[in-house]
Amino acid sequence: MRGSDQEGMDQSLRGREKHPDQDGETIGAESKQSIREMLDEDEMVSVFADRDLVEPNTIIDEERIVGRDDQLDSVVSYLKPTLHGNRPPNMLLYGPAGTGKSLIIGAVTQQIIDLCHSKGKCFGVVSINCQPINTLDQAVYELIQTVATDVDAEVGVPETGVSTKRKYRRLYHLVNEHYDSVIFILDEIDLLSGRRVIDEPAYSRLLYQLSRASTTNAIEGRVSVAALTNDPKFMEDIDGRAESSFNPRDVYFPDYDATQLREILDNRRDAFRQDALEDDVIPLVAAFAAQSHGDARKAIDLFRGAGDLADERGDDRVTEAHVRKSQEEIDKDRSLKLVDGLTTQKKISLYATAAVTRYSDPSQCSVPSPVGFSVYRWITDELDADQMTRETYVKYVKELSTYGLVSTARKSRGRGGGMYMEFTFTGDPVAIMERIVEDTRLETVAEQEELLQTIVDAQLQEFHTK
Ligand SMILES: Nc1ncnc2c1ncn2[C@@H]1O[C@H](COP(=O)(O)OP(=O)(O)OP(=O)(O)O)[C@@H](O)[C@H]1O
Repeated sequence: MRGSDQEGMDQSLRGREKHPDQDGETIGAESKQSIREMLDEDEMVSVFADRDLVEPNTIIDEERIVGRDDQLDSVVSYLKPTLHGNRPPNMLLYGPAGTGKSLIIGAVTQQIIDLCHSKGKCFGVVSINCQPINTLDQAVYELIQTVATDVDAEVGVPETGVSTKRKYRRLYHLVNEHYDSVIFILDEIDLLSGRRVIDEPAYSRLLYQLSRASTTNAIEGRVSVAALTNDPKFMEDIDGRAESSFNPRDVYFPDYDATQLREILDNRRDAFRQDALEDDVIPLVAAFAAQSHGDARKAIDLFRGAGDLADERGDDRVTEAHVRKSQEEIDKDRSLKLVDGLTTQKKISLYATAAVTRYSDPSQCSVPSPVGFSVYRWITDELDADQMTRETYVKYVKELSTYGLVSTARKSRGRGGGMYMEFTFTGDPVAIMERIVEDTRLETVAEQEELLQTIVDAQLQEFHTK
């Protein structure tokens, strides 16, 4: 896109003007640029001074944290006992995506690591993201790997072929050898549901085992568990035993409003060169992000995206136009790009859910999970593909909510009717279906549009008359 508009073109041309080389010899405008010159030129035109500051995974300094005083106070007070040799309580950090859960727990535990270190004690922070993990066994193995990497030890057990019990033993052994106290941080805990419907969910069993590890002396030092989730009703699905041993202190992370998002961005304006940001850029980015659920990650992504666009076009300053264009591209591309990277099973689950939205009455665009699952089953039959359980189907679609493709809500069917999930598309379900069809066997299903419509109608009717 470089040089695509007049200003960009002027900028590119400026970089190609006559200039002396290292020996003072003049290189003509028509001579070919060296790689070094091209690289230098790029550096010259960037609007960024420190682009890392607007990368989502950069660990920021404490002074850049905005609007999370209450949560910081709570997490500090809960974890403080660690410094005095006492066991801190377990915690449940919950709230929508991008509201600072990982940031706050990460910032506090980092300080505790440092303070413990200065007293000659070792505080272990063992943090995993449960989203890509399917089973309890894999989760325990992931915890072992995380500890082993942190303390530079051998993993010491094979990934498969040994019991989960043996893995727990290895985990406890490593923790006992290397840490005086430890916190397990389990991000996106609700996505660790396990494979089989009949079992207690994997997250429930993991929380039970880890939170009990110090009372049973499996771990000698002090242990606490922090579970992070977007699901406010997460504790409702936990087995009674796990609930009483986990028994967490809750810390709630609400959405940010536009003013808070503005402050978050303002605190990172030094990611850009001085004067590279036009005045209306930060308020506009904050306003866009506030519209999409007050997610700070989205605000930071858009901020960076606008800067990248200015760079691509060779513009000196980031303007409102860059923000708008960038937001447009994010909206259009994000969901579709994500779809490409999904496994076939996830694509089928998503396709089935999107089909329900597409073929149902526009005034009732949310998809009850039993209906989505019935359509999923019909599609897998048509394709002669493997069929997952309803829990796995729900897990897959819930996972897509963490990418913002769908939003989820837990619903009740009234007295004695049980609970189900309801999915609502945030983007265009038709575009998603078309993208999936581009590269999978689902083409044969897509060709049977009328039949699919009939299946959706029948399933919705059955669901609503039950
Ligand atoms: N209060 C804040 N001040 C400054 N930056 C913030 C704040 N909250 C979040 N961020 C930034 O937003 C991004 C997302 O934050 P974080 O990962 O902590 O969210 P989360 O609540 O854990 O999200 P998820 O539920 O999706 O895992 C990070 O880059 C983080 O630095």
